[in-house]
This record gives sequence, structure tokens and C-alpha cells, in this order.
Amino acid sequence: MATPEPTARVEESIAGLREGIRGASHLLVCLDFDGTLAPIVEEPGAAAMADGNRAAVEALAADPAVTTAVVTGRALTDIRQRLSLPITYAGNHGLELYREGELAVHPIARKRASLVGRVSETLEAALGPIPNYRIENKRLTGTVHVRSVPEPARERVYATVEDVVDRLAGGRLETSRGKRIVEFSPSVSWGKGEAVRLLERSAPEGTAVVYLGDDVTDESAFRELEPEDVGVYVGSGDSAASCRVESPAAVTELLAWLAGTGTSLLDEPTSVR
Ligand SMILES: O=P(O)(O)OC[C@H]1O[C@H](O[C@H]2O[C@H](CO)[C@@H](O)[C@H](O)[C@H]2O)[C@H](O)[C@@H](O)[C@@H]1O
Repeated sequence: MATPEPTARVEESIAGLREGIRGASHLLVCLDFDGTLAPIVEEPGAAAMADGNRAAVEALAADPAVTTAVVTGRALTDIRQRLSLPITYAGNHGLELYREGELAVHPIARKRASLVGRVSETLEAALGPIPNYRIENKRLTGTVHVRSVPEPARERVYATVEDVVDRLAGGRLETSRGKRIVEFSPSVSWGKGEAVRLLERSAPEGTAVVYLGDDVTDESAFRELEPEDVGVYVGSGDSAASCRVESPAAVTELLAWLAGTGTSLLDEPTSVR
């Protein structure tokens, strides 16, 4: 029987991971959530990690030679409840970071939280007649979902969000589009890439970074990686990542390998986390 395409991609990515792990003594494994650990679903509140991914992330989290982080656009409180594992979390695209019991919030993002709230409220009124849109106020950023909005009305949602943000925030917030979403966030030069760089700086010497992600905001993290690190893009679009797999199902195969064979290839693992 012919080998299915996703498995071939997984094999290529495993080869990339082997290369990255060779000579490393520690791994910093950074994982995006929606579209990577959890398949994309219609209702954001229903997103959940596949069982196989949970088992692999638990194994990575228990390995002293690995620092495991989930780097997501979701709010920190949301993602921590969803995973409930003792790992590092970067929420709101890196604007809030929780590790080893300590929380750090980007100071400008903290100041602009009330503005995010005001924009969210104004949007409720402005988008009122459009069916099935959903606003997620994540305190430091906001997301407007159009996945369930009829196709012809989606552009109107995007344009309304961009207009309201322009009018109310006057450059203090900016908008960006993702998978069937438009998000508004403080206009600061800090995102997933900067968060990963920060985590890497406090990792032990000899650390290789592995980053898995599927969306626009993950690209800043892929671009941050060094040649010895490994970026795995989930999907079929353009990406700066060095490897790719086709789907969250393939991520499960890849993570199972990483948590088993992959970590056993580390050279004299350190116990610093
Ligand atoms: O950085 P991520 O972990 O990928 O988070 C990005 C956004 O993910 C969520 O929205 C996406 O997933 C939803 C559930 O599958 C889907 O309905 C939506 O269309 C996707 O864009 C989340 O709700 C957002 O807050 C995150 O920013």
C-alpha cells in the first residue's frame, strides 16, 4: 500500500528534528495550540488537544532535559485551564508569560487592556445585525471570529473591526488577520518570536529549540530560530519554517516520536529546566 502523504511529511520532519537534536543537551519545545495541538473547530470554546498530544506533552513536561512551552494567541487563563499541565505558557501571542509560578505581562499591553475592553463593547453594537460573529475579549487582545458568519458578510466584519479600532484606539491598537479571525492588539513590537527568544535566553547552554505552529503569528517565531533549531509548520501554505506536516493529526505522530526516541537522542541531558 502507498505511504499516505502526511506520514511522508512526518518522516521528513523527523529527519529535521534528528538533525536539530544532534549535539544538543537540552530541548526547548514550543507548541502553538489551535491548529497545532488542537484541531480547528467551529466553536473556539470547544477546541481540545487530541489524547495522543496530551500524552506526548505530559511526557515532555516530565523530562528534565526538556523545557516545554505552549505559545498561543489565547488568553493565559484560558490556555492554562485547557491544558492544566506544569509547563511554561505564553498567552495573548506572547504578551503574558507564565513560568515556574511567575507571571510577566507586557507593561504597555497591561495599560491598554481597558481600551481592548472598550473596543470589544463598541464592536458588539457595531456588528449587531451580522449573524453568528463572536467576540473574544482576551483582556490584552481581542479576537472577532467569522468562521460561522455567512461568507458574503465576512468582509463587512473585517472592515468594521478595522474601522472601530482606527477610530477608538488611534494607533494604540492594531489589527491583524488569522484563520477566520481578525484580532486587535496593542501596537508594540512584541509577539511570539520575542517570547520564544526570551525563553531561549534563559534555557541551559546547548539548548536546541523546536517550534510547531500553523498560523500567521507563528511565523515571527519561525523567523527567530537559529539554523540548529527546528521549525515545523502545520499546513500547506507558505512558511519560514524548515519542516512541515500536513495536519494536527500528523503533529500527534511527530510529538510521539519527539517524546520517545527524540529525547533519548539528547547528548548528556542536563537537569536544569
Ligand atoms: O496561537 P493559537 O494557539 O493558534 O491561537 C490563535 C487563535 O486561535 C483560536 O482561534 C482559532 O481556533 C478556533 C478553534 O478551533 C477557530 O474557531 C478559529 O477560527 C481559529 O482562528 C482562538 O479562539 C483565538 O483566540 C486565538 O488567537
